[in-house]
Amino acid sequence: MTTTALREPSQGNDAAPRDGYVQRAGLAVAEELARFVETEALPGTGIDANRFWSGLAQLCEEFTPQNRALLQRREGLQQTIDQWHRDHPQSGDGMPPRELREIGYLVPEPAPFTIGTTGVDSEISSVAGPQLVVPALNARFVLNAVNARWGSLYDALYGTDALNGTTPTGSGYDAKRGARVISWAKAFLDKYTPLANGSWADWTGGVPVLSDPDHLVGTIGDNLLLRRNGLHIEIVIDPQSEIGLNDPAGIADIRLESALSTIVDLEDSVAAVDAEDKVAAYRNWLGALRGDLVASFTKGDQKVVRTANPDRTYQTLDGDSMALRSRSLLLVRNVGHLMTTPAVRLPDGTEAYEGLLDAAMTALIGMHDLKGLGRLRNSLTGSIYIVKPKMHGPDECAFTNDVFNAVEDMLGLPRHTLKVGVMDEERRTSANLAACIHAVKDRVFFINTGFLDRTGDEIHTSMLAGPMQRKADIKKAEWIAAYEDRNVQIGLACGFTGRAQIGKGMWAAPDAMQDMLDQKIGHPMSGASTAWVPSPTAATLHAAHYQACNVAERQQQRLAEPIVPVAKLLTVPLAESPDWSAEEIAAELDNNIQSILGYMVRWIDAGIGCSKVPDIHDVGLMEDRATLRISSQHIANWLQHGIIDHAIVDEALHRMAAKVDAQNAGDPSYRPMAGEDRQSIALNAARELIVEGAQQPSGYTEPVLHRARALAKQRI
Ligand SMILES: CC(=O)SCCNC(=O)CCNC(=O)[C@H](O)C(C)(C)COP(=O)(O)OP(=O)(O)OC[C@H]1O[C@@H](n2cnc3c(N)ncnc32)[C@H](O)[C@@H]1OP(=O)(O)O
Ligand SMILES: O=CC(=O)O
Ligand SMILES: [Mg+2]
Repeated sequence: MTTTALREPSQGNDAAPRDGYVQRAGLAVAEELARFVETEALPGTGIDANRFWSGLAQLCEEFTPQNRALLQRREGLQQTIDQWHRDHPQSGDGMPPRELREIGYLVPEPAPFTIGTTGVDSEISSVAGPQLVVPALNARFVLNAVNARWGSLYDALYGTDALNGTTPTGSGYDAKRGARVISWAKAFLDKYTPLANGSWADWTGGVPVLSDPDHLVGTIGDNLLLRRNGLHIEIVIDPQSEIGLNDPAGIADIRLESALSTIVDLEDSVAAVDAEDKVAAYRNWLGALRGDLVASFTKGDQKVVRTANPDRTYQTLDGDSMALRSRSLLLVRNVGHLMTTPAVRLPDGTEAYEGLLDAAMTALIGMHDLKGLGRLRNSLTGSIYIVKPKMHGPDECAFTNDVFNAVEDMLGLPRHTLKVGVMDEERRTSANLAACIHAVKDRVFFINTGFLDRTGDEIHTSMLAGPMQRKADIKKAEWIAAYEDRNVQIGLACGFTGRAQIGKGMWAAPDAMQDMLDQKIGHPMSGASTAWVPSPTAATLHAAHYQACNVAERQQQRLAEPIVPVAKLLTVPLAESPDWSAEEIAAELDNNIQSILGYMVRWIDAGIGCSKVPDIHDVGLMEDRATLRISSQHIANWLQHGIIDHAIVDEALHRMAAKVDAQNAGDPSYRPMAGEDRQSIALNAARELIVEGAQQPSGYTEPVLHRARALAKQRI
C-alpha cells in the first residue's frame, strides 16, 4: 500500500494578506465568516462589528497561550504515563493512584460544595426526559430535532422493531400490526395514567375519570392532555381518521412529550473543517434559535417545507389557557480545546483555536434568543446553554469558565448567562469529577457520561499497559460501571437535584428500538435525569421510560450511597491472558475496520459527520468521531502489543474497503476506495489513523479527519 498521501493544508505562519480573508482588529477573518457575522449574527444584538472583532481578537490574545499550555500539559502527562508503563512492563494495570497523584493527574478533592447554578429552564432543572443530539450541519435534521418535543407513540411503535423485533413490510397499513401497537399504547396508559374504572382499551370517550385525577390537566379541541412525572401525554381524538375510525373513543394517536432538550452539535457528529462549514453550522444554530430556519426537500414524491412548530395553547380543566412548548429546549455543543480553525487567523498567521471562536459565535447567536429577535423563544430564563466536550481535568474546566467569563464581558452579558454542560468523557475528568464541577460550579447545567469518547481515552491513556480486551468486553469491565456510578453519585453530592441535569450517553443502535426499550430504562433507573437518543423516534420511545421510573425518587435513594472509590475507576480493561483464536482476532479487526472505513469515507468525501454504518453482523450502528476514536485506538493498541501486525491490517483495510464500496454502490456520488491506484484519500486517512493511532493527541481522530477532508474539498 502506498504511504499516506495526506499533507498538512497550508497553515502559514506569516501575517501576509491572504486571498479569501479580510482584516478585522488584527485578525485575518475568512470572508464568509466576516459576512455572516456582520450581516446576520450581529444585527439586532446591540453589538457593533468593531466591538465584536476587537473582543474576539482580545479573547484569542488572552487565551491562546493558555490553551496551548493546557494541550502541552495533556501531552506531558501522557508521556509520563507511557514512560511508567515502559518502566513497569508487568504491571498488569494502569499507573497506580498514588503515583497519579504525584504527577498531578489526580488532584485533591474539593471540600463538599453545592453548585450555584440559577436561571435554568425547567427542562434542565426539574423535569427528567430524553435528550436528542443532532448534527448542526443538517438543517433538515435540526428542524426535525427542534420539533421532536412531541412524537407519535403509535408511529414510533409501528415503524420500528420496538414491539416484536420486526419492521413493517409493504406500503399499506397492516391492521394486525396496528392492533398490537394500539394495545401496547393503551396498556401503557393503563399502567401510568389509569382510569378509575376499566381499561383505556374499553374507554368510549367523553371526559375520563382517572384513578389519579391530577393526571388529567387539560384539553385541546377534543384531545386530552395528561401529565405524569412532569411529562405530558396527548390523546388525539379524531374519529374520522383511519385509526380513529375503528377505535371505540375515536383515538387516532397517543403523542408523548419526548425530546425535552436537543443538543445542536458542532462536535462529534459534524464534519466542519473550514469557514464555509463553520458558517453553515452557525447559521443553522441561529435559525433554530430564532425560529426562522427552513428546510425544503423532496421526500418520496412529496415536496416538504419544514419549519419550527409554534407553541400550542391548551385549556385547563378550569377553562384557562395554558401554552405548552412544542419545541425542544436547544443547547449547542461547541468543539473541545484541541483543534484550530482556518476561519480565523491570528496576527502571526496561525489558526485560531476553534473552541474560542465557537464560544464567541454561539454566545453571540444566543443573544438573538435572549433579546427575542426571532419568531420564537428558546430559553424562558435567559440562559444560553453550551455543552463543552473533551475537557481533561479541572484546569481545562477552569479555562472554559474563564473563557465564558470573557465572552460574557465582551458581549455585555450578565455573569453566568452562559451555562456549561460538562461532558464527562475523558479519563482525567472522570477521575477528578468533583474538582471539574467545582471549576464551573456557578454555571454548570449538566454533566453527561460520554462513554464513547471515554472508552477511546481509556484505551489511549493506557496504550502501553498491554493489549485491551475486545471492544464489546471493554464495555462490560469494572471501570465503566465505576465511571457511570461515580458520575451520578458525584452529581448528586454536588447538589444537581433540582438545579442541573445528570446525563447518560447515546443509544448508538438507531434501528434496535426493541433493545432500547428493554435496556435504556437503566438510565433513568440510575438516577440520571436525561439520556441521549439518536433520533426523534428514539426520543419518543425513551420518553416511556420516564413514566416507568420516577427519577426524583431514584435520586433521593442514591444520594445516600457512598461514592465508588477512584481506584475502581482507574482499573484498566486489559486482557488478562490474551488467548483469542485467529478467528476471534480477525472478527474484531474486520468489525473495527469496517466501521472505520464506512464512517470515514462519508466524512471525508461527502462531509457527513454522523452515519449509520453496518457492523459485520449487518446491524446498522451510529458512528461518529467518538466511535471512530474507539475503533482506531483499539486496533492501534493491538498493533502496539503484537496481537496483529501491519500486513494483517493492510489486508483487512483492502478487503473491507471493497465491502464498504459494495455497501455504497447505490450512491452515484460515492468514490470507491478499493482499486488499483490506491489513491483514495479516505482509505489512506484510515490507515494513518490506525497505524499512527498511538501518536494521535489523546487518540483523537480530528487532526487526521480534518486534513483529509480539507484535501478532499480541494479535489471537489
Ligand atoms: C458520541 C456522541 O457524541 S453521540 C452524539 C452524536 N450523534 C448524533 O448526533 C446522532 C444523530 N443521528 C443521526 O445522525 C442519525 O439518526 C443516524 C445517522 C444515526 C441514523 O440515521 P438514519 O437512521 O439513516 O436516519 P435517516 O437519515 O434515514 O433519517 C430518518 C429520519 O429521522 C430523522 N432523524 C434522524 N436522526 C435525527 C436526529 N438526530 N435529529 C433529528 N432528526 C433525525 C431525519 O430527519 C429523517 O427524517 P426526515 O426524512 O423526515 O427528515
Ligand atoms: O459525546 C459523547 C460520547 O460518548 O463521546
Ligand atoms: Mg464525545
